[in-house]
Amino acid sequence: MIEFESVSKTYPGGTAAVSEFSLTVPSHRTVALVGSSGSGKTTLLRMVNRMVDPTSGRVLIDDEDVRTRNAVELRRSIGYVLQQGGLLPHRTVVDNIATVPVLNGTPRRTARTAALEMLERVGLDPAVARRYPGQLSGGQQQRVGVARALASNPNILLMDEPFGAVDPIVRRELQEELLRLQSELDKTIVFVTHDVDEAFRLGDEVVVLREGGEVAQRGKPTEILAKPADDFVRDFIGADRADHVLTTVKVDGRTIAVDGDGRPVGVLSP
Ligand SMILES: Nc1ncnc2c1ncn2[C@@H]1O[C@H](COP(=O)(O)OP(=O)(O)OP(=O)(O)O)[C@@H](O)[C@H]1O
Repeated sequence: MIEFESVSKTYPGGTAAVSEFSLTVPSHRTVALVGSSGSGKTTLLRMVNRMVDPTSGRVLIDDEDVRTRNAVELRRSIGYVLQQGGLLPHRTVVDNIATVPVLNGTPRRTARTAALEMLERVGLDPAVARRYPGQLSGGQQQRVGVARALASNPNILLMDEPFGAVDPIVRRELQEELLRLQSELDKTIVFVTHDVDEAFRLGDEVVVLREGGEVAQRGKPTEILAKPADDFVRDFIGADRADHVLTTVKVDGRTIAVDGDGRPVGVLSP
C-alpha cells in the first residue's frame, strides 16, 4: 500500500507543483493519475521512489516513511517505466533487463536467463534479446521497458506516460498487455497519463488532477463518468463530446451502440 499524506512540493524556482495531496493506493490495485501537462503527475510519481522529496507531508509504503529508506535501494526495489523506455542505448535488450537484478546481487547468468523469460512474458520474441534498443520499434522498446521494470520482481510499478510515444493501435495493444500482465502479477501500480481513455481503461481508481496537483475528482471510472464533480472534470473527460454519448438502436434483433454522430461503436451482448 502506498499512502500520500498531505504532500506538497514547491520547486526551487517557486513553482507549487503539488499542494496538500493525499491518496491511498491499495496493494494490488492500479491507480491512474490523469491531468493535463503541468498538473504535477510526474512530481507525485517520483515522490514514491524518492526522485523527488516532498517539501512537506509524507509518502508511506506499507506504513514506512520512504524518507527513512536508502534512496538507491528504494529505487531498485520499485519498477519504473518511462515514456521513452529509458533504456540504456549501448546495452543489448537482455542486458538492459538484467541490469537491476545484477546490481542487486543476482549472478549475471541467472539474471540473463530470467531476462529471457521476462521478454516472453511481455510478449516479445526472445530473438530480440541480442539487439540494441535503437534496433527495436517504439512499441517493442516499451515492452522491454516494462520487462526491465518487472525484472527484479518489485511489488510496486510506477508508470509515467509509458505508452505516450507510440501510435494508437500499438498503444491499445500495450494497454491490453498490461491488463493481462496485471491479472497474472497483481502489482501495486501508479500509472500517470494525460489520456483519459487510457486512465479509464487501466485504472481501478482514477484521480483527475488540475493544475497545482489539486484533486478535481477521484473514484472508479464508472463513478466519474456517471457523475463528473464539476465543469472542469466534465470538460476534461469529454463527457459532453459527441463520441462519448452513446445511444442504442435495434438492427435485425441486435442492440447496437452508436455515438452522438450516429457511428456504430459496438454490439451490446444480449
Ligand atoms: N525540477 C523542476 N524544477 C522546477 N520546476 C519543476 C521541476 N519539475 C517540474 N516542475 C514544474 O512543476 C509543475 C508540475 O510538473 P510535473 O512534471 O509534475 O507535471 P506533469 O503533470 O507530470 O506534466 P507533464 O504531463 O507535462 O509531464 C510544472 O509547472 C513544472 O514546470
